[in-house]
Amino acid sequence: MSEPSTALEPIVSARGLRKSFGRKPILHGLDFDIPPGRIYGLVGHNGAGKTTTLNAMLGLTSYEGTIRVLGEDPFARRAHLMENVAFISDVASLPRFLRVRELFALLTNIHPNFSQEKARQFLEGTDIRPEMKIKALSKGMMAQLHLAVVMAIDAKLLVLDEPTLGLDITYRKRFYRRLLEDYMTEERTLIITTHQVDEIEFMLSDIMFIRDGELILHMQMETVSEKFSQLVANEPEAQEAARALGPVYEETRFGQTVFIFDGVPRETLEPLGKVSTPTLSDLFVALMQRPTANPESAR
Ligand SMILES: Nc1ncnc2c1ncn2[C@@H]1O[C@H](COP(=O)(O)OP(=O)(O)OP(=O)(O)O)[C@@H](O)[C@H]1O
Repeated sequence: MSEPSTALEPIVSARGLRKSFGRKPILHGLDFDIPPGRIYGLVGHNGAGKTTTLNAMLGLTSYEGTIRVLGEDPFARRAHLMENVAFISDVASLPRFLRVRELFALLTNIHPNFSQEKARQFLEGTDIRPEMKIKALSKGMMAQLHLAVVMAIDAKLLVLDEPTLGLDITYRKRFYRRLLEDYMTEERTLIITTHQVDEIEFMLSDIMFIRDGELILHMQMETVSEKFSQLVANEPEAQEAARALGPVYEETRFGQTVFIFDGVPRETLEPLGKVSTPTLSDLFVALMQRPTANPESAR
């Protein structure tokens, strides 16, 4: 077996990462390491703190605690770090007054790792042409152009905050496939946030769930499928037996009762009904509803 990736120098490392806006605490002391060559999904409700976490990594916001990206402090060394980091954040925008080819020329001049050739390749199959003015593009085309530009940067870390917002389903699927096939290598690390987690589940190597500024799950996808199980049980006796095993979640859907378990062996569950690995969106819903502090008194 190859060496576990956690033994490699992390691409991003956070210790006690905190952030408040005014008096409102947003991040409550996050600790994590992201090794190279991984594809991370960062998932959480609106306002959970995903963008704030990414902005801290990108040196776009101040913070307390420690964060290192490629071994450097992103806030202090932002300009230098950006040679090896590419990102799309929800606030980023393209210069609207330029034509597409002028944007490429500009980026060639300012970014040492930008390839015009690659950007053009990523635009194949879209309706975007080099002569078009950026301000004349539709919202979706603008997003396509943005993605093409970002993927044309030879970066060690690519951060995508809701990259496919406003894009149609055909393009979204094609984008994720190309990202996986044409962009990812063992030296590159990808961090994606999206609310459409089922669309990216197939490509993720690791998952982070963030709730109210706290990391409630940080796990390799392989471990997720070993640790968590979903059981669909129809008979009342089987449902009672399932409840006795301490599910982390229970829900009745279309007359069927669905349970999610953490760390209960599948052999124990199989006699009770149909067992599978929960999808990330089901697991997310289950874990988001679990009480954080003092579960005993919550009952
Ligand atoms: N510049 C700011 N000033 C004040 N509060 C802010 C600022 N930016 C973010 N916040 C607050 O911080 C919290 C976390 O916001 P953040 O954008 O990180 O959430 P998110 O998980 O990315 O949400 P979404 O899925 O909606 O994009 C929210 O309560 C938000 O209102």
